Amino acid sequence: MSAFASPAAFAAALIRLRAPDAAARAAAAARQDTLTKPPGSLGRLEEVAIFMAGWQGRDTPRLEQARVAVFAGNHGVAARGVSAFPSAVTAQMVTNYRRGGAAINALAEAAGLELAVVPIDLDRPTHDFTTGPAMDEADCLAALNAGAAVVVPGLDLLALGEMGIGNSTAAAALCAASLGGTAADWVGPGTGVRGAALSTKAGVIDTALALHWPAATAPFEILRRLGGREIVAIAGAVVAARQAGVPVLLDGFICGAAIAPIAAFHPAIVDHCLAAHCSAEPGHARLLDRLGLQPLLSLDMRLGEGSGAAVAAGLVRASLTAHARMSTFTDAGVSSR
Ligand SMILES: O=C(O)c1ccc[n+]([C@@H]2O[C@H](COP(=O)([O-])O)[C@@H](O)[C@H]2O)c1
Ligand SMILES: Cc1cc2nc[nH]c2cc1C
Repeated sequence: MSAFASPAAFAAALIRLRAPDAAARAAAAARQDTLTKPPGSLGRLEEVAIFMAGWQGRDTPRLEQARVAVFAGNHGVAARGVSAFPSAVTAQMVTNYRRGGAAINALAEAAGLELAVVPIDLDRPTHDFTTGPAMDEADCLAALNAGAAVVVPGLDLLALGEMGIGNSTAAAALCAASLGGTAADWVGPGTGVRGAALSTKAGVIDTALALHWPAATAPFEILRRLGGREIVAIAGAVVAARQAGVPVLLDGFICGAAIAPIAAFHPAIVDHCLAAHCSAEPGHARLLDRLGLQPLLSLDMRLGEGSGAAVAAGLVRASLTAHARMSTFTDAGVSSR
């Protein structure tokens, strides 16, 4: 059965957002203060452990079954010359993921994450959104449900990533339509677009905004008009993870842009999400600020494909290992004041 049977079902899911387990959060916070360190001295590593406890509903959260899902999609707008690479690279990189030769294969292995690669209709690019909606309702729903399908029972953490030539154009358009501003506020080089081509890219985004802005009245409609299948899948995965109480690690600019249409109407959607890193794409810092998310890392990464999320998963693992394994002041015989 599909997680989201209709746009109305998706909208209904957004108005009943689950809360974290307050008792597990409180127990984890209390334990942090008994561990052999000045209270608060592990900084955000302490917050991460408490966050994970709340969403897993466990005083001692774990990372036994952790997955990174990389969604891939192709974009009609790529024909407008908005990327430094041809659309064929999307499918070529999916083959690379399957053979194990991409950055995400290495980084997922290093972080102990299982990799799920989900290409969605790569031979059927979305419609060029400068001339009409990127997707029809059925395509958009199918992509939401492809995203929801990666939320399998028993997941301790879901890291999200994407691959799609042209998708930094879609991401910038989603940010502007959801959070305001023009192309200039959100556009950036993506895979390496500079100079006159970057001006062309901004023009494409502003054209799309002018065409679609009156319809930017609900998350589904914004995603359908300006998104792409891999982007919509990320939105579906984030909502399904919330329903299942699974904490999420968001990768870079495109991943964050996928939830901007939801956050514009339901800001609490970010509550079960950690921003893995702040990417070098210039709009990402602004987006994280608008979403109210503080990135765990800032490494000048701008690869996508879940790479930043995989690196940050290593930090989550460090946080949970310290939380579970450290001695208390009492057990270690260390004076606590
Ligand atoms: O994650 C990011 O912040 C990020 C920033 C710039 C580019 N990317 C990746 O590059 C692709 C999009 O760039 P472009 O130029 O084709 O729009 C897509 O496959 C993304 O995964 C990703
Ligand atoms: C080679 C390449 C790898 C990627 N991974 C995510 N986006 C990408 C874009 C390109 C161009």
